[in-house]
Amino acid sequence: MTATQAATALSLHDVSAGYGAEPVVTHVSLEARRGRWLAIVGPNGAGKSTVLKAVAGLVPRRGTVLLDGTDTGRLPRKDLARRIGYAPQNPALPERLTVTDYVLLGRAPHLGTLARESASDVSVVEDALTRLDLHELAGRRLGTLSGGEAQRAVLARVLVQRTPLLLLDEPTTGLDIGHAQTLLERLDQLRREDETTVVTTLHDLTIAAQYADELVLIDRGGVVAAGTPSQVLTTERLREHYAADVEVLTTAGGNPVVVPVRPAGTR
Ligand SMILES: Nc1ncnc2c1ncn2[C@@H]1O[C@H](COP(=O)(O)OP(=O)(O)OP(=O)(O)O)[C@@H](O)[C@H]1O
Repeated sequence: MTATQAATALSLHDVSAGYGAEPVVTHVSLEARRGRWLAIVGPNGAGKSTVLKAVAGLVPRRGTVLLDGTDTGRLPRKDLARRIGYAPQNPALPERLTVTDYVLLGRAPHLGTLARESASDVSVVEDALTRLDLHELAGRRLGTLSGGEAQRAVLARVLVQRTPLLLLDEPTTGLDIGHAQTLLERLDQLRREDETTVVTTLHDLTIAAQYADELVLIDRGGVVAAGTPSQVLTTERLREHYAADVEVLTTAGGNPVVVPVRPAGTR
């Protein structure tokens, strides 16, 4: 099967979701294809995180979320945890737990009732610690980590779930440019090797354009554009939805680069 023919892994049909009586995202429909990377972008407060939470079943929602054609509303919680790995933007971390023990918790959906982790669980954890450059921090308590180190521990925990779909809310928040690039490259490798479908929110539009096959732009709770990065990232659209003055340049490889520009005469 060629990349353009990849099967639909995740689809949302007319999804509305929120936290109280009024939904904060409304009538959202989108698709992510198996083994591809979809980035949800949009201004602050647009509803990006809420869409991810709606897919993960963490907020009340209406509409349909299909995972490989199965309505997730019908899946028991443990099945959902074996199929969807979700890493929130700012998770509350148990401060006294070590990195290794915390990451090991990600294996819980694969253990039986009261079952202890097996050698294979430990080896999956070892692999995630290596992938995320966490070995030296393995014995440290979470409460002693820097923001970027903690973020990597959160991602390691979600990776060990070994789910076919990853929902990652701003996975590079707090990471320096090197760790951010390493993380995104490793995610991309996982995507290619295991056909993992990756859905991330990303604020950095240039980074989103480099890694994602498709972008969905959300504003005020609704989808306002979807397509390849070059189709979605236009100067006019970014002005309209972000109130930003930008130029969209193109790299030699054809990727859009979004550069903020200051109004003439301000410098
Ligand atoms: N727990 C909550 N209770 C009530 N309202 C919430 C809650 N979480 C988010 N909201 C509101 O829902 C709307 C969408 O928030 P969401 O976090 O989905 O936006 P976002 O696009 O991810 O924003 P950002 O880019 O700032 O992270 C916002 O108006 C926000 O204030």
